[in-house]
Amino acid sequence: MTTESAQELRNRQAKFTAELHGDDIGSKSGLKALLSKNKAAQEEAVAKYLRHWDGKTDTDAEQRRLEDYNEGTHSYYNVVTDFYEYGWGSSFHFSRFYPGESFTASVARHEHFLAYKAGIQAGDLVLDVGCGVGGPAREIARFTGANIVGLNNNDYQIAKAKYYANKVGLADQLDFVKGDFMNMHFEPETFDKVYAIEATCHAPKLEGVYGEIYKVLKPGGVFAVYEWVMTDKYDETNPEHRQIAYEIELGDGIPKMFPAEVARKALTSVGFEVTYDQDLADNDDAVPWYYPLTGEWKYVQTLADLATFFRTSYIGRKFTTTMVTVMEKVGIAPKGSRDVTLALEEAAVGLVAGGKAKLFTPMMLFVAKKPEKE
Ligand SMILES: CC(C)=CCC[C@@H](C)[C@H]1CC[C@H]2C3=C(CC[C@]12C)[C@@]1(C)CC[C@H](O)C[C@@H]1CC3
Ligand SMILES: C[S@@+](CC[C@H](N)C(=O)[O-])C[C@H]1O[C@@H](n2cnc3c(N)ncnc32)[C@H](O)[C@@H]1O
Repeated sequence: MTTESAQELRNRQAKFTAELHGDDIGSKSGLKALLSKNKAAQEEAVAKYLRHWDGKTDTDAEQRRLEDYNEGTHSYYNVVTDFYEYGWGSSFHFSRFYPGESFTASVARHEHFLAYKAGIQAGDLVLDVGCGVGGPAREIARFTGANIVGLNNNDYQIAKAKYYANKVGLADQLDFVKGDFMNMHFEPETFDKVYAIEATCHAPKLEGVYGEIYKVLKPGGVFAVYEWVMTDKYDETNPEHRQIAYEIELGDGIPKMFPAEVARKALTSVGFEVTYDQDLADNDDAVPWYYPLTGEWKYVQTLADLATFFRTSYIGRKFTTTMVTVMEKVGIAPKGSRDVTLALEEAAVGLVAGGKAKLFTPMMLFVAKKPEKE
């Protein structure tokens, strides 16, 4: 059997993206984009994503998911990006909420805080690892005046990120490039700062992605990350705990959730000095980070958030699943769309359960420094 080279994989993924999403990427988003997909390609993308998710959590099943991390995540984001944009917006991450604070203000504040902790300055060259459709990069570019390169292995998201950057007049400050964060193509010591928001959890091994980040950072450079990890309360041998982690993995396209300790050790093992280490979810916030997925109206902070909250709540999600099921049955929505909403439902359930029990956090903040040269 011949193995595919990295270049062949890139070409195949790019070709598939063109087939699946067409050439008018950007102008359509959310459910409108979903309805304009190539139906056969969408069916294939969903099958590709779901092929490794058979309920098994034994070592062999995990190994298969870890080995297929690139295609697995690529397929996952091919099929969920429209739902994310429809339900959440263009920053694909969680955030803390202060009483009275709107959803969009909270998302932006979370991004500003990371930029502040990384010490990003005007004129810095910054890498955004796993940049999504560029929501955080646009906000951090405006907030700091830095130049940002977004790295992503999903062609559809890159095309969208470029489209949005042009639309808001930030094309001079932002660039978005295709690449696997486990094998970066940048020259060593290129970037002043690197950040990653809820993306490196897709890595099959954290030393791999952190090692690549270390390599492309300049000596004295800083890496700041919001990492998705299981907390110290998590016990892998407890079936209820493992079920929650499995729901998070399946619904969020993650080959394997790692404990916080594994992330901490991985950072130091590749050479970083960890200067800040804090689980931002481990506090007494009156409004929990997972509130939009709970369906508890008492947490909604502003009237402007009602539409978002409806879409993210249990009832809103059921409404979307029913609507998509009907559209799929009558042939308007591509086959497999319903399966995507069901996988996202598992994500929501697992994330809330993990968040409530404090077994999981999406905001383990590490700030790490690459030592100066001797
Ligand atoms: C996958 C990783 C590492 C991060 C993404 C975090 C969040 C932005 C997503 C996690 C679960 C997602 C769901 C939705 C939006 C984006 C997330 C919150 C929906 C609300 C989108 C609309 C669907 O109908 C229901 C989804 C539930 C899960
Ligand atoms: C949850 S999204 C977060 C996106 C962005 N950081 C944000 O907050 O909006 C995770 C991102 O990581 C990217 N990603 C996952 N695996 C990757 C890999 N191996 N190489 C590059 N990017 C990857 C996905 O395509 C997606 O854009």
